[in-house]
Amino acid sequence: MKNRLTLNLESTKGPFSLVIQQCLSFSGIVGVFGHSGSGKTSLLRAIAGLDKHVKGKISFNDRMLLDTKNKQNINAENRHISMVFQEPRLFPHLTVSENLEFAIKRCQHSKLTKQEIIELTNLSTLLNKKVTELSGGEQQKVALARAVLSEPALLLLDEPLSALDRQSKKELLILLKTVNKKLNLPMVYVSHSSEELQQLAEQLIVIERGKIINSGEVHQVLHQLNSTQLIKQQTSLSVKVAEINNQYGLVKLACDDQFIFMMIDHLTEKDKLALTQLNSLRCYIFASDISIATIEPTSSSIVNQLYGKITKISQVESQVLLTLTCQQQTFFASISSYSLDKLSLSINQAVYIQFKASAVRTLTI
Ligand SMILES: Nc1ncnc2c1ncn2[C@@H]1O[C@H](COP(=O)(O)OP(=O)(O)OP(=O)(O)O)[C@@H](O)[C@H]1O
Repeated sequence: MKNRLTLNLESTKGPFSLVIQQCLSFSGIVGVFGHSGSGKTSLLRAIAGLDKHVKGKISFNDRMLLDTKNKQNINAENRHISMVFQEPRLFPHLTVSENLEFAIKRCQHSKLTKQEIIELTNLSTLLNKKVTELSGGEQQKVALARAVLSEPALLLLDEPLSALDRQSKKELLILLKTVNKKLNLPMVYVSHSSEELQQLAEQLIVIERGKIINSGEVHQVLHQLNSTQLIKQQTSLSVKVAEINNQYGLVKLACDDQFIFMMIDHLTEKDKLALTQLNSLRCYIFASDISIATIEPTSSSIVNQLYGKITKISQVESQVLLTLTCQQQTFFASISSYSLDKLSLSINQAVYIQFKASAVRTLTI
Protein backbone atom coordinates (compact mmCIF):
# COMPACT_ATOMS: atom_id res chain seq x y z
CA MET A 1 0.00 0.00 0.00
CA LYS A 2 1.24 3.48 -0.84
CA ASN A 3 1.73 6.18 1.80
CA ARG A 4 0.43 9.68 1.22
CA LEU A 5 2.19 12.77 2.51
CA THR A 6 0.36 15.97 1.67
CA LEU A 7 2.19 19.24 2.20
CA ASN A 8 0.67 22.65 1.72
CA LEU A 9 2.75 24.86 3.94
CA GLU A 10 4.59 28.10 4.43
CA SER A 11 7.19 29.14 6.98
CA THR A 12 9.15 32.37 7.05
CA LYS A 13 12.30 32.98 9.09
CA GLY A 14 13.83 36.37 8.42
CA PRO A 15 14.57 36.65 4.69
CA PHE A 16 14.04 32.91 4.09
CA SER A 17 10.63 31.52 3.10
CA LEU A 18 9.75 27.88 2.72
CA VAL A 19 6.72 27.47 0.45
CA ILE A 20 5.83 23.86 -0.32
CA GLN A 21 2.82 22.43 -2.13
CA GLN A 22 3.31 18.77 -2.83
CA CYS A 23 1.33 15.55 -2.59
CA LEU A 24 3.58 12.49 -2.34
CA SER A 25 2.37 8.96 -2.85
CA PHE A 26 5.14 6.46 -2.09
CA SER A 27 5.93 3.04 -0.71
CA GLY A 28 9.70 3.30 -0.09
CA ILE A 29 11.98 6.25 0.47
CA VAL A 30 11.41 9.83 -0.69
CA GLY A 31 14.64 11.74 -1.21
CA VAL A 32 14.94 15.49 -0.72
CA PHE A 33 17.85 17.01 -2.61
CA GLY A 34 19.13 20.55 -2.54
CA HIS A 35 22.23 22.55 -1.86
CA SER A 36 23.16 24.00 1.52
CA GLY A 37 20.59 26.55 2.69
CA SER A 38 17.93 25.46 0.17
CA GLY A 39 15.47 24.57 2.94
CA LYS A 40 15.77 20.78 3.33
CA THR A 41 16.07 20.77 7.13
CA SER A 42 13.34 23.41 7.40
CA LEU A 43 11.02 21.08 5.47
CA LEU A 44 11.78 18.11 7.75
CA ARG A 45 11.31 20.24 10.87
CA ALA A 46 7.93 21.41 9.54
CA ILE A 47 6.79 17.81 8.95
CA ALA A 48 8.08 16.70 12.37
CA GLY A 49 6.24 19.53 14.16
CA LEU A 50 9.44 21.22 15.34
CA ASP A 51 8.81 24.56 13.62
CA LYS A 52 6.32 26.84 15.36
CA HIS A 53 6.18 29.26 12.41
CA VAL A 54 4.61 26.85 9.92
CA LYS A 55 1.22 27.76 8.50
CA GLY A 56 -0.98 25.62 6.27
CA LYS A 57 -1.82 21.95 6.15
CA ILE A 58 0.22 18.78 6.60
CA SER A 59 -1.30 15.31 6.57
CA PHE A 60 0.14 11.83 6.51
CA ASN A 61 -2.02 8.87 5.47
CA ASP A 62 -5.30 10.67 6.21
CA ARG A 63 -4.10 11.85 9.62
CA MET A 64 -4.15 15.64 9.75
CA LEU A 65 -0.98 16.77 11.54
CA LEU A 66 -1.43 20.47 10.98
CA ASP A 67 -4.31 22.61 9.79
CA THR A 68 -3.70 26.15 10.99
CA LYS A 69 -6.99 27.50 9.56
CA ASN A 70 -8.90 25.06 11.75
CA LYS A 71 -6.51 25.60 14.70
CA GLN A 72 -5.35 22.00 14.58
CA ASN A 73 -1.71 21.25 15.39
CA ILE A 74 -0.63 17.86 16.67
CA ASN A 75 2.52 18.39 18.71
CA ALA A 76 5.82 16.72 17.77
CA GLU A 77 5.57 13.96 20.42
CA ASN A 78 2.18 12.82 19.13
CA ARG A 79 2.87 12.91 15.39
CA HIS A 80 4.36 9.35 15.42
CA ILE A 81 7.30 10.69 13.46
CA SER A 82 10.93 9.96 14.38
CA MET A 83 13.94 11.87 13.17
CA VAL A 84 17.59 10.86 12.67
CA PHE A 85 20.01 13.78 12.43
CA GLN A 86 23.50 14.33 11.02
CA GLU A 87 24.94 13.93 14.52
CA PRO A 88 23.56 10.91 16.44
CA ARG A 89 22.31 12.84 19.56
CA LEU A 90 22.68 9.82 21.88
CA PHE A 91 23.09 9.91 25.68
CA PRO A 92 26.89 9.83 26.03
CA HIS A 93 26.94 8.54 29.63
CA LEU A 94 24.80 5.50 28.72
CA THR A 95 25.69 2.26 26.95
CA VAL A 96 24.22 1.27 23.60
CA SER A 97 21.77 -1.04 25.36
CA GLU A 98 20.70 1.71 27.80
CA ASN A 99 20.23 4.18 24.96
CA LEU A 100 17.89 1.71 23.28
CA GLU A 101 16.06 0.99 26.56
CA PHE A 102 15.44 4.69 26.95
CA ALA A 103 13.61 4.74 23.60
CA ILE A 104 11.55 1.67 24.54
CA LYS A 105 10.45 3.27 27.83
CA ARG A 106 9.12 6.30 25.96
CA CYS A 107 7.15 4.16 23.51
CA GLN A 108 4.12 2.47 24.96
CA HIS A 109 2.85 0.40 22.02
CA SER A 110 6.06 -1.01 20.56
CA LYS A 111 5.31 -4.13 18.52
CA LEU A 112 8.98 -4.59 17.71
CA THR A 113 11.16 -6.12 20.39
CA LYS A 114 14.52 -4.64 21.28
CA GLN A 115 16.11 -7.94 20.20
CA GLU A 116 14.53 -7.76 16.74
CA ILE A 117 15.88 -4.27 16.19
CA ILE A 118 19.32 -5.20 17.55
CA GLU A 119 19.51 -8.08 15.05
CA LEU A 120 18.23 -5.96 12.18
CA THR A 121 20.77 -3.21 12.85
CA ASN A 122 23.69 -5.59 13.69
CA LEU A 123 24.27 -4.05 17.11
CA SER A 124 24.56 -7.23 19.20
CA THR A 125 28.34 -7.00 19.71
CA LEU A 126 28.19 -3.34 20.76
CA LEU A 127 25.44 -3.45 23.38
CA ASN A 128 27.61 -2.97 26.47
CA LYS A 129 29.84 -0.27 25.02
CA LYS A 130 29.45 3.37 26.00
CA VAL A 131 28.36 5.35 22.95
CA THR A 132 31.48 7.51 23.30
CA GLU A 133 33.52 4.37 22.52
CA LEU A 134 31.77 3.89 19.15
CA SER A 135 32.76 5.06 15.68
CA GLY A 136 30.57 7.62 13.91
CA GLY A 137 29.00 4.89 11.78
CA GLU A 138 28.25 2.72 14.80
CA GLN A 139 26.70 5.68 16.62
CA GLN A 140 24.44 6.34 13.63
CA LYS A 141 23.34 2.69 13.69
CA VAL A 142 22.32 3.17 17.34
CA ALA A 143 20.50 6.40 16.44
CA LEU A 144 18.65 4.55 13.69
CA ALA A 145 17.80 1.62 15.97
CA ARG A 146 16.55 4.05 18.62
CA ALA A 147 14.38 5.91 16.10
CA VAL A 148 12.93 2.66 14.76
CA LEU A 149 12.20 1.31 18.27
CA SER A 150 9.70 4.07 18.87
CA GLU A 151 7.73 2.57 15.95
CA PRO A 152 7.12 5.73 14.01
CA ALA A 153 4.60 5.93 11.19
CA LEU A 154 7.19 7.95 9.28
CA LEU A 155 10.97 8.26 9.69
CA LEU A 156 12.72 11.50 8.72
CA LEU A 157 16.47 11.41 8.12
CA ASP A 158 18.49 14.61 7.88
CA GLU A 159 21.90 14.02 6.25
CA PRO A 160 22.52 10.97 8.50
CA LEU A 161 25.63 9.87 6.58
CA SER A 162 27.34 13.15 5.86
CA ALA A 163 29.92 12.80 8.66
CA LEU A 164 30.84 9.20 7.80
CA ASP A 165 33.61 7.64 5.71
CA ARG A 166 32.85 5.68 2.52
CA GLN A 167 32.79 2.23 4.15
CA SER A 168 30.45 3.32 6.99
CA LYS A 169 28.27 5.10 4.44
CA LYS A 170 27.97 1.91 2.42
CA GLU A 171 27.01 -0.15 5.49
CA LEU A 172 24.44 2.40 6.64
CA LEU A 173 22.94 2.73 3.14
CA ILE A 174 22.43 -1.05 2.99
CA LEU A 175 21.01 -1.00 6.51
CA LEU A 176 18.56 1.79 5.68
CA LYS A 177 17.33 -0.14 2.65
CA THR A 178 16.88 -3.27 4.78
CA VAL A 179 15.03 -1.41 7.55
CA ASN A 180 12.82 0.30 4.98
CA LYS A 181 11.89 -3.01 3.31
CA LYS A 182 11.67 -5.34 6.32
CA LEU A 183 9.68 -2.98 8.52
CA ASN A 184 7.80 -1.39 5.64
CA LEU A 185 8.72 1.92 7.25
CA PRO A 186 8.24 4.96 5.01
CA MET A 187 11.15 7.40 5.08
CA VAL A 188 11.93 10.92 3.92
CA TYR A 189 15.69 11.22 3.43
CA VAL A 190 17.36 14.62 3.10
CA SER A 191 20.80 14.95 1.53
CA HIS A 192 22.94 17.24 -0.55
CA SER A 193 24.58 14.08 -1.97
CA SER A 194 22.93 12.99 -5.22
CA GLU A 195 24.91 9.72 -4.95
CA GLU A 196 23.27 8.72 -1.66
CA LEU A 197 19.84 9.64 -2.97
CA GLN A 198 20.46 7.79 -6.24
CA GLN A 199 21.07 4.62 -4.20
CA LEU A 200 18.12 4.96 -1.84
CA ALA A 201 15.22 7.02 -3.09
CA GLU A 202 12.26 5.84 -5.05
CA GLN A 203 11.11 9.40 -5.60
CA LEU A 204 13.11 12.59 -5.48
CA ILE A 205 12.15 16.16 -4.60
CA VAL A 206 14.55 18.96 -5.48
CA ILE A 207 14.44 22.13 -3.37
CA GLU A 208 15.95 25.48 -4.23
CA ARG A 209 15.45 28.68 -2.22
CA GLY A 210 12.61 27.14 -0.18
CA LYS A 211 10.61 25.89 -3.17
CA ILE A 212 10.29 22.56 -4.97
CA ILE A 213 11.76 22.95 -8.43
CA ASN A 214 11.47 19.32 -9.54
CA SER A 215 9.99 16.04 -8.33
CA GLY A 216 9.30 12.55 -9.62
CA GLU A 217 10.85 9.12 -10.13
CA VAL A 218 14.48 9.21 -9.01
CA HIS A 219 16.25 8.30 -12.29
CA GLN A 220 14.08 10.68 -14.27
CA VAL A 221 14.68 13.60 -11.91
CA LEU A 222 18.45 13.00 -11.85
CA HIS A 223 18.47 12.95 -15.64
CA GLN A 224 16.53 16.22 -15.72
CA LEU A 225 19.10 17.72 -13.32
CA ASN A 226 21.81 17.02 -15.92
CA SER A 227 20.78 20.25 -17.59
CA THR A 228 21.42 22.23 -14.37
CA GLN A 229 24.59 22.89 -12.38
CA LEU A 230 23.15 21.02 -9.37
CA ILE A 231 24.71 17.58 -9.98
CA LYS A 232 27.59 16.04 -11.88
CA GLN A 233 26.03 14.97 -15.20
CA GLN A 234 25.25 11.26 -15.15
CA THR A 235 23.25 8.26 -16.34
CA SER A 236 21.31 6.77 -13.44
CA LEU A 237 20.34 3.11 -13.76
CA SER A 238 18.56 0.24 -12.05
CA VAL A 239 19.93 -2.99 -13.47
CA LYS A 240 19.62 -6.73 -12.82
CA VAL A 241 22.64 -8.81 -11.82
CA ALA A 242 22.99 -11.43 -14.56
CA GLU A 243 26.29 -13.16 -13.87
CA ILE A 244 29.50 -12.83 -11.88
CA ASN A 245 32.74 -13.47 -13.73
CA ASN A 246 35.35 -14.22 -11.07
CA GLN A 247 38.13 -14.85 -13.58
CA TYR A 248 38.04 -11.23 -14.76
CA GLY A 249 36.60 -9.59 -11.62
CA LEU A 250 33.53 -8.36 -13.47
CA VAL A 251 29.80 -8.55 -13.01
CA LYS A 252 27.45 -8.66 -16.00
CA LEU A 253 24.42 -6.43 -15.48
CA ALA A 254 21.28 -6.64 -17.59
CA CYS A 255 19.89 -3.38 -18.91
CA ASP A 256 16.88 -4.23 -21.11
CA ASP A 257 18.26 -6.79 -23.60
CA GLN A 258 21.80 -5.43 -23.45
CA PHE A 259 24.54 -6.10 -20.92
CA ILE A 260 26.83 -3.77 -19.01
CA PHE A 261 30.01 -4.91 -17.25
CA MET A 262 31.08 -3.46 -13.91
CA MET A 263 34.36 -4.05 -12.02
CA ILE A 264 34.01 -6.02 -8.81
CA ASP A 265 37.59 -7.18 -8.26
CA HIS A 266 37.69 -5.26 -4.95
CA LEU A 267 34.73 -7.18 -3.49
CA THR A 268 34.95 -9.86 -0.81
CA GLU A 269 33.28 -13.23 -1.41
CA LYS A 270 30.55 -12.16 1.05
CA ASP A 271 29.88 -8.97 -0.95
CA LYS A 272 29.76 -10.97 -4.19
CA LEU A 273 27.20 -13.32 -2.68
CA ALA A 274 25.15 -10.33 -1.51
CA LEU A 275 25.35 -8.96 -5.05
CA THR A 276 23.89 -12.12 -6.59
CA GLN A 277 20.99 -11.93 -4.12
CA LEU A 278 19.95 -8.41 -5.11
CA ASN A 279 16.78 -8.00 -7.15
CA SER A 280 18.16 -4.91 -8.71
CA LEU A 281 21.27 -2.77 -8.38
CA ARG A 282 21.38 1.02 -8.57
CA CYS A 283 24.39 2.35 -10.39
CA TYR A 284 25.47 5.48 -12.23
CA ILE A 285 27.92 6.48 -14.93
CA PHE A 286 29.24 10.03 -15.16
CA ALA A 287 28.63 11.63 -18.56
CA SER A 288 32.34 12.50 -18.69
CA ASP A 289 33.11 8.74 -18.59
CA ILE A 290 31.07 7.92 -21.72
CA SER A 291 32.42 8.36 -25.24
CA ILE A 292 30.91 7.90 -28.68
CA ALA A 293 32.01 6.08 -31.83
CA THR A 294 30.24 6.26 -35.19
CA ILE A 295 31.57 2.91 -36.39
CA GLU A 296 31.72 -0.31 -34.40
CA PRO A 297 34.90 -0.30 -32.26
CA THR A 298 36.05 -3.87 -32.88
CA SER A 299 39.46 -3.72 -31.26
CA SER A 300 39.03 -1.47 -28.24
CA SER A 301 39.93 -2.22 -24.61
CA ILE A 302 36.70 -0.53 -23.54
CA VAL A 303 34.41 -3.37 -22.49
CA ASN A 304 31.03 -1.66 -22.64
CA GLN A 305 29.85 -0.86 -26.15
CA LEU A 306 26.12 -0.35 -26.60
CA TYR A 307 24.33 0.52 -29.78
CA GLY A 308 22.02 3.53 -29.53
CA LYS A 309 20.85 6.71 -31.12
CA ILE A 310 21.37 10.42 -30.39
CA THR A 311 18.11 12.04 -29.30
CA LYS A 312 19.32 15.44 -28.09
CA ILE A 313 22.39 17.63 -28.45
CA SER A 314 22.83 20.44 -25.90
CA GLN A 315 25.79 22.70 -26.33
CA VAL A 316 27.08 25.16 -23.74
CA GLU A 317 30.17 26.92 -25.05
CA SER A 318 32.76 24.19 -25.86
CA GLN A 319 30.98 21.44 -23.88
CA VAL A 320 28.27 19.24 -25.42
CA LEU A 321 25.85 16.96 -23.59
CA LEU A 322 24.49 14.19 -25.79
CA THR A 323 21.28 12.41 -24.79
CA LEU A 324 21.26 8.90 -26.20
CA THR A 325 18.62 6.21 -26.19
CA CYS A 326 19.46 2.56 -26.13
CA GLN A 327 16.23 0.54 -26.10
CA GLN A 328 14.29 1.87 -23.07
CA GLN A 329 17.34 3.33 -21.33
CA THR A 330 18.62 6.88 -21.67
CA PHE A 331 22.36 7.56 -21.49
CA PHE A 332 24.22 10.87 -21.24
CA ALA A 333 27.64 11.55 -22.71
CA SER A 334 29.59 14.78 -22.42
CA ILE A 335 31.96 15.43 -25.29
CA SER A 336 33.76 18.48 -26.63
CA SER A 337 32.33 20.63 -29.41
CA TYR A 338 35.52 19.69 -31.27
CA SER A 339 34.42 15.99 -31.27
CA LEU A 340 30.85 16.96 -32.16
CA ASP A 341 32.12 18.71 -35.30
CA LYS A 342 34.83 16.16 -36.10
CA LEU A 343 32.31 13.28 -36.07
CA SER A 344 29.51 15.41 -37.63
CA LEU A 345 27.08 14.08 -35.02
CA SER A 346 23.38 14.78 -35.51
CA ILE A 347 20.00 13.96 -33.99
CA ASN A 348 18.73 10.42 -34.77
CA GLN A 349 22.19 9.27 -35.75
CA ALA A 350 23.03 5.70 -34.68
CA VAL A 351 26.21 5.50 -32.58
CA TYR A 352 28.16 3.21 -30.26
CA ILE A 353 28.07 4.26 -26.59
CA GLN A 354 31.34 3.30 -24.90
CA PHE A 355 32.44 3.22 -21.26
CA LYS A 356 34.90 1.26 -19.16
CA ALA A 357 33.74 -1.32 -16.61
CA SER A 358 35.38 0.88 -13.93
CA ALA A 359 33.13 3.81 -14.94
CA VAL A 360 30.03 2.00 -13.66
CA ARG A 361 29.72 3.16 -10.05
CA THR A 362 27.62 2.27 -7.05
CA LEU A 363 27.82 3.08 -3.34
CA THR A 364 26.20 -0.06 -1.99
CA ILE A 365 28.64 -2.81 -2.99
N1 LIG B 1 15.99 29.66 13.09
C1 LIG B 1 16.27 30.29 11.97
N2 LIG B 1 16.22 31.65 11.91
C2 LIG B 1 16.50 32.32 10.75
N3 LIG B 1 16.86 31.72 9.60
C3 LIG B 1 16.94 30.38 9.62
C4 LIG B 1 16.66 29.60 10.78
N4 LIG B 1 16.82 28.29 10.47
C5 LIG B 1 17.19 28.25 9.16
N5 LIG B 1 17.26 29.51 8.66
C6 LIG B 1 17.62 29.85 7.27
O1 LIG B 1 16.77 29.13 6.42
C7 LIG B 1 17.46 28.74 5.24
C8 LIG B 1 17.29 27.24 5.02
O2 LIG B 1 17.94 26.53 6.05
P1 LIG B 1 17.91 24.95 6.11
O3 LIG B 1 18.68 24.54 7.33
O4 LIG B 1 16.52 24.48 5.99
O5 LIG B 1 18.72 24.56 4.78
P2 LIG B 1 19.33 23.16 4.34
O6 LIG B 1 18.96 22.98 2.91
O7 LIG B 1 18.92 22.09 5.27
O8 LIG B 1 20.87 23.46 4.46
P3 LIG B 1 22.08 22.47 4.92
O9 LIG B 1 22.23 21.44 3.84
O10 LIG B 1 23.25 23.41 4.99
O11 LIG B 1 21.72 21.89 6.25
C9 LIG B 1 18.91 29.16 5.42
O12 LIG B 1 19.11 30.33 4.69
C10 LIG B 1 19.03 29.39 6.90
O13 LIG B 1 19.98 30.39 7.16
